[in-house]
Amino acid sequence: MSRIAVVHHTGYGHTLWLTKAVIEGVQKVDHASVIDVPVAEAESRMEEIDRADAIIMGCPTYMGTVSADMKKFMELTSGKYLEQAWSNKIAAGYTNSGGYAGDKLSTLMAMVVFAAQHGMTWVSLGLATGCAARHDDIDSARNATGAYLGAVSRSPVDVDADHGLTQGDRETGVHLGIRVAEMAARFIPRRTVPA
Ligand SMILES: Cc1cc2nc3c(=O)[nH]c(=O)nc-3n(C[C@H](O)[C@H](O)[C@H](O)COP(=O)(O)O)c2cc1C
Repeated sequence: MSRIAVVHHTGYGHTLWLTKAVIEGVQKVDHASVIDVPVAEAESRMEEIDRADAIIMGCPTYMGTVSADMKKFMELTSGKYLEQAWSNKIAAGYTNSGGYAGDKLSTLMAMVVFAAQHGMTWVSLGLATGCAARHDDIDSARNATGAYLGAVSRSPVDVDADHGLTQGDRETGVHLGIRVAEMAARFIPRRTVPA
């Protein structure tokens, strides 16, 4: 059984849709269990995160990077960084923003650097864009805007959070959840040389 922690934040509810899609993906994989951690609970549930084989981070893009709540979670883990306690865990990430690009790459980059500081192994999206080579509809295409470090979605800022995601963005989130759970099953760390 592999344990996949999904540590996530939403300020206004939009990113929660992508979180639900990622969790749905993890749940599709045999022998994978989800540890669902809203970032506000991360400090009190850190032992559960410690036991995870993979950590998927998800948050909105605010001012071109991770939201402050996600950054707070990252900084909470600095003691674990010193011990490299999360070394060899798998990491992955996703983000939602108002703009099609929205500087979401910068958010994913912040997550990648965080994962690397911990010695974690980053899992990319592993999905070609549905829109570059074909005339797919942007709402139905997976990876519609062509992001490769993680799953990204867009929600116009003037729609309610219950508007939900496009079909393509939702399927992209599900894809990431499946991919991380499958990678974790292959990658349960077996250290052969002492650190
Ligand atoms: C403080 C703040 C900063 C934002 N910065 C960006 C940004 O840099 N790029 C962008 O495309 N959208 C930006 N937005 C829009 C949000 O990314 C968008 O509304 C998103 O759906 C919010 O997710 P949430 O409902 O999960 O909080 C920002 C919104 C807020 C409140």
